[in-house]
Amino acid sequence: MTMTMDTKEIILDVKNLNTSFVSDGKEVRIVKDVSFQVKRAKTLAVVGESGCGKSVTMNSVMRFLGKNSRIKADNIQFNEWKDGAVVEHHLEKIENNNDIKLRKLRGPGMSMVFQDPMSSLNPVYKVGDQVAEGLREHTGMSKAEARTKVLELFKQLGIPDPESRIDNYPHQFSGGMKQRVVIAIAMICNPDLIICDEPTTALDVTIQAQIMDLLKKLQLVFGKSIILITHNMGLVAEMADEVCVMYMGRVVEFGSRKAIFDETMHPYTKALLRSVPVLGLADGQKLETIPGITPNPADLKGGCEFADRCTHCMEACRKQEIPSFEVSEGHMVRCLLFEKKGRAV
Ligand SMILES: Nc1ncnc2c1ncn2[C@@H]1O[C@H](COP(=O)(O)OP(=O)(O)OP(=O)(O)O)[C@@H](O)[C@H]1O
Repeated sequence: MTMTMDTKEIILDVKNLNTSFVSDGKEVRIVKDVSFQVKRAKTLAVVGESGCGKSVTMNSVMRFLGKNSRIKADNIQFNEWKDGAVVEHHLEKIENNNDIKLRKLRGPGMSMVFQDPMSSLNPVYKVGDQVAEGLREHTGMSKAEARTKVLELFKQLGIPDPESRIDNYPHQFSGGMKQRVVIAIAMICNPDLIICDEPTTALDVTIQAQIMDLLKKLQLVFGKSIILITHNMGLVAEMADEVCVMYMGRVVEFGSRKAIFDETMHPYTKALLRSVPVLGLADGQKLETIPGITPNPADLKGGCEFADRCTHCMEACRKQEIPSFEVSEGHMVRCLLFEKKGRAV
């Protein structure tokens, strides 16, 4: 991506992120030259079929990956807004997942809401204590002060009867309420950037809508930036300012919500939009499946990863790594069909 960066406007700038995993002595590339930017107080949705590397990308930024991972990037820049000025953090330079600088940022700078509330909560601790833990670690606050903060947040998040619920254990909460606790854990240190990895898949539709409304409200009131990883294109249409479409570890298209929905370019994005119900289009929208199967990352031969499933595939698509072309300002597409329409970036 060639956009010049305004550190006030851009909260996270990722350039050429590559992540691979080593197993049985073999290194498999999972995330390939991924670049994207997240604007302050805006929502970036990251979409793509299961296994395309959405979670690995975000876990690479947060450094939540295990010892068998190799992370390299030209830039992973987090621009913290502190006392009226921007402080730049270059996370690509950090070598250790437990680096003190990183630990200081996780929580107050950026935090993650995980897919499954069950696995993020510890069954043997009271929910209030689990939420307070991060706050106490980062601020050294007393137990009583932290409890007051947790109560405030529970109220904001619409957890009923917080004074008694704060001392409950996770199993005493419903799925939707558990998810709110997980959001509380992510929010308690007041992060500027919240990464939500499918925060609502385990929930029924009404609760999903409530949780999403809640996130949107936090964004409007407190200027939070959000990265939303999701399969739900309806949610993307409703929530996203910008959309990053991934296929087999690559960003194949990136643009504003309007660009992605109304000026769709990449054959994969087109197929993806035809394969899922989109709110507003749902009536009378004919759903199609994307032909073929997602290849195994270890079996890829080079060239465009989507070639075998693409109806527009040309000989050249299999012969080279496909560059990304900027077809209009901020709208990037990684496809040779647009070689003449855009500028390689
Ligand atoms: N620790 C790991 N070791 C080896 N391979 C991994 C590891 N974690 C993830 N992968 C592989 O990386 C690929 C991308 O996984 P990832 O979870 O990022 O996909 P995703 O797009 O988030 O999928 P979903 O939408 O299902 O969550 C998959 O092929 C997965 O098997």
